[in-house]
Amino acid sequence: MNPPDRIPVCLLTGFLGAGKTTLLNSLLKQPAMIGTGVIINEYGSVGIDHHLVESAPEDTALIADGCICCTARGEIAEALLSLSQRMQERAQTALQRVIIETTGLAEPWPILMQILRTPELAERFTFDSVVTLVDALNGGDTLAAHDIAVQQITAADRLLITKTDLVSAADVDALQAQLTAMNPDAEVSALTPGSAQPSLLFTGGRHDPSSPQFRPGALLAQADTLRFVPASAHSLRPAGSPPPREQDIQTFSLILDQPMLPGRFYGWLEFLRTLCGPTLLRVKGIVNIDGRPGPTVIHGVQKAFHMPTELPAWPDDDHRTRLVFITRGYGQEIVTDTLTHLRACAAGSP
Ligand SMILES: Nc1nc2c(ncn2[C@@H]2O[C@H](COP(=O)(O)OP(=O)(O)OP(=O)(O)O)[C@@H](O)[C@H]2O)c(=O)[nH]1
Repeated sequence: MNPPDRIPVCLLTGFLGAGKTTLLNSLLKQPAMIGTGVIINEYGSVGIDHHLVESAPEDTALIADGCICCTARGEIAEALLSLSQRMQERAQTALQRVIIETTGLAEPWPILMQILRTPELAERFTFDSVVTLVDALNGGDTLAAHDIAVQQITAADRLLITKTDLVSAADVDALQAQLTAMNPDAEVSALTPGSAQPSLLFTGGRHDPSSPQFRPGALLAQADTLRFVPASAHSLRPAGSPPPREQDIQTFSLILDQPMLPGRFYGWLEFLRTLCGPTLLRVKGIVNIDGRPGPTVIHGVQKAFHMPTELPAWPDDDHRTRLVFITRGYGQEIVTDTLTHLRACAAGSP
């Protein structure tokens, strides 16, 4: 393919629960996004994200069970090429752009390097931008505790602050200033829910040496060094606090066969949140609430549980409750122990 014909790829990243899928869904509804292929990576062995992204299934590729940067390297190439093939076969909509939604724990660099340095990919695709979402409610705590979140910020071309409706304007300004200090090359914007435009994700070829928009000296020039910058270089962590240990992060999934009584289920979630505190990094899933026609989608992000939403219908014949947990340090034991109680409640026992 000639350079102008190559398909631009955007890497959409951001720490756990920052709002990547929400932003993606709002953008994919817009006519300007027709012809967009989506690659989703899920952290956890029970796939949920592909049920929550609202693009047509044939335009979506799922890389399940792992972190895109450490376990799925070979699969990105496969997913990109297969998306391109599938959309070529449907003559009416050619593949025009690709968005890769990473897991919240992905380090962007290995993914970028794969796209830039794999000849089969470089021939057909051009890497366009890294867009990192930062959750205004949890952003400060996350940056202080998680090296990966810092790497996602330093690798970004564009930083978008989400959940601005949940904090004060002063908090948004302070986060914006912090992000600008961490990555002066990136554009930083605060999003109001539902206001995002497709142009936010694609910059127009700043990383393509053949493009007039190419910015040498920015991301490409730092490609071999940036990922080794330790988070501590940004002095975000309070003095004397222990270094973060990303390896403490565990993920596990629960599948529950029986419908849940709403009061008991939400009571259990609240109980978990109180017991685990910030070690409960992420909970998400689809829940079979007794008496409801479709699944209820629940999202917990560190200290917050967002308002559950109900899907009009189950995506397939599997109506079981499926929950993915991501915890840090501990948490699994509490979930497992309290689950025994939940199961007894769901079965009608006292
Ligand atoms: N109030 C509010 N809630 C938001 C906003 N953006 C996302 N959320 C909520 O935050 C929760 C997590 O959003 P997701 O889009 O699933 O986040 P994600 O980054 O895709 O999550 P992971 O893939 O698990 O890392 C959901 O309940 C969303 O409805 C926002 O701007 N305002």
